[in-house]
Amino acid sequence: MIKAPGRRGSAVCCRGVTLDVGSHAILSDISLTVEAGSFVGLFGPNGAGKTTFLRALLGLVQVESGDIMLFGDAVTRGSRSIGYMPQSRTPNGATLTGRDLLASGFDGGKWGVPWVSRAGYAEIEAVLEAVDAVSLADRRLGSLSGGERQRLLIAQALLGSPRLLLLDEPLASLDPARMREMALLLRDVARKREMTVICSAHDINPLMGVMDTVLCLARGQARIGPVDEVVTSEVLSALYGAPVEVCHAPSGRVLVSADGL
Ligand SMILES: Nc1ncnc2c1ncn2[C@@H]1O[C@H](COP(=O)(O)OP(=O)(O)OP(=O)(O)O)[C@@H](O)[C@H]1O
Repeated sequence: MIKAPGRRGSAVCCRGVTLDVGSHAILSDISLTVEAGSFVGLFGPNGAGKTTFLRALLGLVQVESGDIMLFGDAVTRGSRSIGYMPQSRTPNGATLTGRDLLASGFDGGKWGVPWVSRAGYAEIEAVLEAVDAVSLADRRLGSLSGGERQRLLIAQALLGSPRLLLLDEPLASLDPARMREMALLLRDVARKREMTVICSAHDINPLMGVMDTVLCLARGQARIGPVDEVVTSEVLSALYGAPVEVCHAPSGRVLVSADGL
């Protein structure tokens, strides 16, 4: 069930949205609402348009038709109310420390050099603490593991205290235990900061019990709803246009299996 577009209490409201990349539509006439304060898992096959959708929320991809509202306002580029962790995230300068990386998010002033006020330094400490990365912050990025670096990049996305946090595959390249650890960390940070989160992923399991809503994109269409409504054999088969089997283990884990996808 695609929720009827609403305007109140929504973090994201898409109405009849079509997104084109190149000459073809990636998403066609989608309408959905993400309630403020929810934690949304964003899924779909490779190339379904997850990154494109997130970039449209940032105003980086033009909407071909329809409209997108964020907290009741039209999308604008560079909105301070959105934090973003992109998918391609090899930070430039492996010799930079995490603290340098975070400081680089502040205005350059007239010399183009990051200038960080006392309040800015306090904010850097607060986001480092939020993701439990204070002890990593003075190490060079090149010396950190993928998971440690990801924590610092999430800290960077938290600068400015966004109301909406967009995370493009923050669990990628983590081992299963670290994936779960990261998912729980994101849930705690989101709750404490009262943020709405949209987090793309390929594996549903690390986000079970963390996300309250699933948004699945496939074949140009979108389906949004609670986990147990969307992650079913029937719904996913219809969305993917091929048989998809969803099995629930007693542990709560979900096995999604599909032939030829
Ligand atoms: N700049 C671009 N020029 C041309 N095609 C693009 C461009 N950006 C994305 N695409 C195409 O748009 C489609 C959607 O890409 P997108 O990255 O949004 O998918 P995705 O669901 O995030 O995929 P993945 O799970 O592999 O990261 C893909 O077919 C991709 O090749």
